[in-house]
Amino acid sequence: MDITIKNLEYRYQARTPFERLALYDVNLSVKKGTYLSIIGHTGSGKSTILQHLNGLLKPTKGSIQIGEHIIEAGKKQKHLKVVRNLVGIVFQFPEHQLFEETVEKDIAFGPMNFGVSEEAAIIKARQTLEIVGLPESILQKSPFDLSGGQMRRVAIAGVLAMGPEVLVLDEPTAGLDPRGRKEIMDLFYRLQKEQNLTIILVTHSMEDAAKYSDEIIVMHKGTIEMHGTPKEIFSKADKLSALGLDLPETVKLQRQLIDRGLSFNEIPLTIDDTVAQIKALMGEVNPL
Ligand SMILES: Nc1ncnc2c1ncn2[C@@H]1O[C@H](COP(=O)(O)OP(=O)(O)OP(=O)(O)O)[C@@H](O)[C@H]1O
Repeated sequence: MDITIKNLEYRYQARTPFERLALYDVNLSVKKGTYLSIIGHTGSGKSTILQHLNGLLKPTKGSIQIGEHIIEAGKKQKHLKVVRNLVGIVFQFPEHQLFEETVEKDIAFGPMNFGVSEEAAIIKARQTLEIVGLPESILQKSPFDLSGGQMRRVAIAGVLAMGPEVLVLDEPTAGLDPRGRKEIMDLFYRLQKEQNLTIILVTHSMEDAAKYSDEIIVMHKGTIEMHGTPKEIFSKADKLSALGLDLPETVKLQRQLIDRGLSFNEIPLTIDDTVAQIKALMGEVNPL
């Protein structure tokens, strides 16, 4: 299921004195199974795009096509329910949306709301709990008795239980410690690879964008300013800097290797390998 955005424009509070143009001239195609990250300065329109992807916001101009379903400005939206089923959104701090008395009921709520039987929804709850790496023993616990990281996973399981084909993630690791962040990011990466899910991630972490994405778009003042692979995007340090963005630490280190004469294809991909190689080349100097 591909996604195509054509000439998308969005104005908050359109036709009021408070009207604000948040997106204009946004054109984007995302092939099924792609991991796309959206980066950009605060206020550049990242969250506004995300909210169009499952129909929370409707375009004031242009269209969004999810598979065969088109959401178009000025037209009655017939497909919203189907689209919301296909596109799961994990908001910042998704655990704030937990509300049921047990973990099992919370995860099963979404599928049941979409007409799945209680029995099938509970089976789904158990399966997704395992996918997010939590033990069955917590199913009958209150979500509010869990740790912050566990609550986050339960909330993510609730989105996965709907069986989405596209996962839209708005800073899904905000507020977690580095280990918790890596675990959650690795989980999404695994889901993309194993289930061929399309992932669309909004992040302020250049490191995550560089590490996980197949493609990156850079938003600036409401439109797409750059679109390419991580290598293409992060090789344009000057342009990124003009857009108020820094390079990921890994890339800064990799550039040191290139300055030492390595070709682009020879540089390692992970920060650990990069640091090791820099140390090997430069003796004991630790660039961190
Ligand atoms: N509810 C709203 N009403 C009016 N203007 C809004 C509203 N939400 C966002 N905006 C404006 O729309 C523009 C895009 O905001 P958006 O939240 O999409 O940016 P963002 O790139 O996600 O920012 P951040 O990184 O801070 O989350 C900004 O100028 C913002 O002030």
